[in-house]
Amino acid sequence: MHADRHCMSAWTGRTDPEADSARWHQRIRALNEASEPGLALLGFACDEGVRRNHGRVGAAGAPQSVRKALANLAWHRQAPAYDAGDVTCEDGDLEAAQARLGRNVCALLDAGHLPVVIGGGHEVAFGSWSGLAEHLSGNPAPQIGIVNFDAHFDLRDPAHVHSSGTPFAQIAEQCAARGWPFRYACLGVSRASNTRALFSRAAELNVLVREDREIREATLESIGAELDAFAAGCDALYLTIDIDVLPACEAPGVSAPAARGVRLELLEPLIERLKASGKLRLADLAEINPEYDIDNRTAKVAARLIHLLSL
Ligand SMILES: N=CN[C@@H](CCC(=O)O)C(=O)O
Ligand SMILES: [Mn+2]
Ligand SMILES: [Mn+2]
Repeated sequence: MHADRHCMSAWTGRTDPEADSARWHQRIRALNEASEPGLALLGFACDEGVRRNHGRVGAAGAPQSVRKALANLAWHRQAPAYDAGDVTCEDGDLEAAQARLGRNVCALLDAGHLPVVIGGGHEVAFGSWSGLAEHLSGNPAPQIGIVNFDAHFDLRDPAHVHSSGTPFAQIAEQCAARGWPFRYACLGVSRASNTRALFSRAAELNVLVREDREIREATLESIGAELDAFAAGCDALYLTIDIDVLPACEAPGVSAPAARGVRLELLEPLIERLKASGKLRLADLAEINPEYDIDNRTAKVAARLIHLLSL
């Protein structure tokens, strides 16, 4: 696993002459085996799940566009941050790419890093989770909590095809096969964009669901408390942010833009609350599609979320 010249070429930007003015491009380093624990960015340059799900492709370009947006943000960290390069999907072999991603995420976790994976379509989630599962597989039944901010459940029946619409159903199957609990919270769901079958599957799987319209200034505290309770029942948290949870005006560069969405100003405090649990072991961002972005708005919002996770 290494960041090649292509990945590292994204890390350029403004350099201020005064002291204490560092930005990400001046601090981030290519990961190597001796790197002390830190935040490790890993790209999943993959469109195959979105293609299989009949969405508009382009998410494979997201890791590089998010690196470029993050490069110029101000550096406020004490601990290091690394670029671990990209996992790519060759010849449409999504399953092999997800397996490679899983192995790399597991290696980062074993080395003590906080992996932050930049997708790719939401098929990134199956690879990310597989890495955390592998890392924790010494425990008899690890309680992994998945918190997904998304307009969609991504619980489509994986018997038909594995895609960006199936990762959490695939994870549920894996958990069942291993005798592990499946703990899944999906926040920001649009009733208009998810079928009755998907709501039924979510109910069967005991998913903690909060719809987009339920997440408001006035409910933020109670939803935050629900997330605290969810986190308390878990050993480790995996946070996955599908950027299409945001309104299309805040995140136009996605495969399936949200007519309503949940604004960044409501999302951020919930993410901060999850971080405060101390149980966050892994995060990823999915569905950013630079081909449909406007003035890098979506890449910037993704970069800001990584920045938030880094504080
Ligand atoms: N990653 C998931 N995407 C959505 C796509 C919905 C759409 O294209 O409208 C899903 O499968 O539900
Ligand atoms: Mn999704
Ligand atoms: Mn979505």
